[in-house]
Amino acid sequence: KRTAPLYHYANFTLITELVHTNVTSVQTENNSFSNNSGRYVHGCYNKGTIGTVQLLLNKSTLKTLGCKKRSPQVVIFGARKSGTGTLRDFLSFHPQLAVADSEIHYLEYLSRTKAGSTFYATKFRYGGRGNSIRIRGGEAYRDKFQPMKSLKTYTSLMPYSTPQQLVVEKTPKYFVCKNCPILLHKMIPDCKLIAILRDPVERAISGYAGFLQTHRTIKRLSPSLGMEETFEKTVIHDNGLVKRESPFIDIGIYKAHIKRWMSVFPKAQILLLDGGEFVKKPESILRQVEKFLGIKAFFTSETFEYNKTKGFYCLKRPIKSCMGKRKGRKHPYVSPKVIKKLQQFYEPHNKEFSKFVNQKFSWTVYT
Ligand SMILES: Nc1ncnc2c1ncn2[C@@H]1O[C@H](COP(=O)(O)OS(=O)(=O)O)[C@@H](OP(=O)(O)O)[C@H]1O
Repeated sequence: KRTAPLYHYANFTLITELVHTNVTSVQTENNSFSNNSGRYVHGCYNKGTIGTVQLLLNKSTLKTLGCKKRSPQVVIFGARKSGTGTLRDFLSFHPQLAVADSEIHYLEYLSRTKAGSTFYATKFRYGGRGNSIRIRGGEAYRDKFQPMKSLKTYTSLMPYSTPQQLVVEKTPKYFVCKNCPILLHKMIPDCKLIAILRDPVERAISGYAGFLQTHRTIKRLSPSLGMEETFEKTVIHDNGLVKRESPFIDIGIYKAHIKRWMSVFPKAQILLLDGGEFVKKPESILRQVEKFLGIKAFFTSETFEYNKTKGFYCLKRPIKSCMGKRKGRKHPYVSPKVIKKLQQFYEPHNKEFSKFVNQKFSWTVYT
């Protein structure tokens, strides 16, 4: 028995060979098959624990299931460090969803090309809003963004899906990307959008912890992020003021970013989830997603079990699986004084945001 290499959508690793395995499958009502090897068939893939997925190995099954690449119908666009990875990975077990298993970043890439940027400039300049927006390239390139061509590339980065499935991708960097909403709207105007948002103070600390681990040594800390050897120095000026301009702080001023998405997409197409609630009760958040997407109820409290060692809920069904080491990292020590200062900084922003979207979050309720 030969197995195909793991398939990473965003790395463009192509499976050139479809080989046959002797999976003995039983079709279930959800168009999934199960076998007793701990893997099972989900849409066009043979799925195992979180993060391990292989394209179905039998060509005729792929054909019968109507597997092909389709453009995304759902984009999880942020916010970084709020539970986006866990949300994506849990959702990837829903039979009616085909979820890209790594971040795609295509819109963000597109927004940095002249053609993408210029479309944005064109739209806003000629739409009467734009003198405040200066984008390199300008009018000379205004016709170069070709939505159909870009959509084709975007689609090519998606996982295979069956006609019964919705295609989902998550790239949290889209949240802060200025051009992404308009570029996505031009390509897929009816796309549904999901953002999960966490207490911005915790989010900032988590972001710092993540970068600290990625860059390993203080010497290699990312200068473009203004990273210093402590979290405190990274987000607070010597004069005691919070560094509003620090990316760690800026992401958490949610209204500023959501406003941009809401100025392009109708509110009914955007679902905002509470990251604080997601940690405590994943099934209630996943049910909100199911309702929003109009798909069957699949997640129940039976789907998850609390893992004391991880300090998080893990998947119990259809397969036992926890998020990897990159989620739930140890945070650096941050003094209560600094936390208080950041909470005071965010309080008016959180209130304003909650009012703007007409929604309460666990972290926007103040006593
Ligand atoms: N069930 C479960 N298991 C593990 N981790 C969970 C879970 N639910 C939410 N979270 C929280 O997800 C946080 C990481 O957020 P993201 O996945 O958005 O990070 S990233 O932007 O993709 O790097 C991660 O943040 P840190 O704890 O700061 O690492 C977790 O708090």
